[in-house]
Amino acid sequence: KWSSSKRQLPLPPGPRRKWFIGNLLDFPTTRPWLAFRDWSNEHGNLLFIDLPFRPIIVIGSAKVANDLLDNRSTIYSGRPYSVMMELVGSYWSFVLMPYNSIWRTQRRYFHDYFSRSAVQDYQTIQLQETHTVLVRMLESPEQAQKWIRNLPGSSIIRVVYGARNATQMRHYIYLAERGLEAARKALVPGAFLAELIPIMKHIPSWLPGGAARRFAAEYRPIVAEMRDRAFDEVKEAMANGKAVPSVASRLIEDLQDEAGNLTEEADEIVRGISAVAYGTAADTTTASSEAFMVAMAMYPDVQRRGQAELDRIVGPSRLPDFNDLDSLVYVRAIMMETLRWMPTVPVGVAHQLDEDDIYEGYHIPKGSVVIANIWAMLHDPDDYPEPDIFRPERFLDKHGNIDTSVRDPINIAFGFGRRVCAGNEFALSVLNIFMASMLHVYEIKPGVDVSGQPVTLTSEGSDEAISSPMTFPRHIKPRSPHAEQLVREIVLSEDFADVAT
Ligand code: HEM
Repeated sequence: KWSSSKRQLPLPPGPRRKWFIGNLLDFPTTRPWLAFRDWSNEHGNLLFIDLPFRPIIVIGSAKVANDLLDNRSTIYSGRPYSVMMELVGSYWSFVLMPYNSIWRTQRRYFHDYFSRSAVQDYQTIQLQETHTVLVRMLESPEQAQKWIRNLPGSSIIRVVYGARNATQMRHYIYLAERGLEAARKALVPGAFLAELIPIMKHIPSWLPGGAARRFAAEYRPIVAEMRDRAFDEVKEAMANGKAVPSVASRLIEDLQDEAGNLTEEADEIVRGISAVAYGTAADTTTASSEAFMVAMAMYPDVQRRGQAELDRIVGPSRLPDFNDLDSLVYVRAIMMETLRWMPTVPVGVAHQLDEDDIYEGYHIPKGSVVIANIWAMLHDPDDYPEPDIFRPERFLDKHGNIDTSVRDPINIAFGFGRRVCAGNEFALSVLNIFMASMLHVYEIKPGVDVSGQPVTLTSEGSDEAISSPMTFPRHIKPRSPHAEQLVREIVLSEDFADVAT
């Protein structure tokens, strides 16, 4: 209930509202992070956007995000109910769940397998999969984007389901991409009117305005198969005594009773948690890996400085491994700058405020949808001067160490508070080893497209909830005969033959 004192306080400022429909017609339908940024420049970093049925708060600065989403996380950790996600049948995913005990239990299980220390167990897989990408790049550099896409996908599939068979792997990757496509398209604020005006979901798919139902009909079977296919195969393999140890198999063992049976409820939980990891890891991490490739091609001096560091620390006779990463400070700064320069989850995942709140004299109503404009925070010129330029040096002090007085983009790019990305350690680990390995052996340039025209690259991302680079470099070649030799030797190593993608 609103106390009378809260009621008297003004709502935060925002674009002018119209009677009844509020800001419905002003609401941006493409790249909302840009319109939100412009509104913030005009009205401030706590914006109120008035929509019928659900008020929206947009946070435009890291400070406000820390004050509210981090420091008041007990009330800012809900998720707004999504009609579209219900229509496609995604509510088994704890990413979407309200802040309640079911979410808490599942998030805790997830954490057991994806905390910083747990993720160290997956380094071997991540390194092998990175090496596979290096080899494929040599064989068919024109398919570089596909190989990069496979890297987080096949790493997470091996970690979660233990699968190594090429046919399975291809199908699982396909399912994860298509399954997540539903969320990418539906979760951009403003993408579907049904999300803003819930009654629209009842419009049959063949009527104008029935886009939501048509969308659901297409994606529902894919989302279901994404959750169940790989998991059922793990269960079957376990029953036959052939399972490769994996997150799914360990979770099953954890939750089954002494007779080896899973209750229906436990089965749902384990299935859901496994699919959350599998479904969220690939696209987000792929988009950042691609952004890195674009940055390296656009900023050759940065690329050379990264390579000089690798020459110094790793040298020409071997590939980098996880033990090198702490010494590769410039490569780390490149990773930080990649996450900042091209944020791949530009407006985060919306939170919901579960109680009335007061901030700097404004009343923020209970039930508000709270959007963190991550893109704007990472392009805030006060924290990051000349934000459109890719410059890893901004994170280094005069001794070449990471300058802790500069705001760390990792604390923004992965979201906030209790809802902060649950896979951030997995993502950072795979990104870091991938970036070091690529730089060590390859030279990346814009190159020419299939018709022989020079490629023009841009830092602009696609207009989706997970935003990928719009362009991709075409010239990816070994940077020396030594480097090429190192890649060729991978094929001869024992591990390689096993790894099928
Ligand atoms: C560069 C890669 C990634 C980026 C930029 C990213 C970013 C994000 C962001 C912004 C959120 C929303 C946080 C919030 O609500 O404030 C999120 C949530 C989440 N991410 Fe990631 N993520 C990445 C990779 C991953 C990976 C690899 C996994 C799984 C292994 C993962 C699993 C999750 C999960 C489970 C949530 C939901 C947490 C919850 O609702 O409690 N993410 N991520």
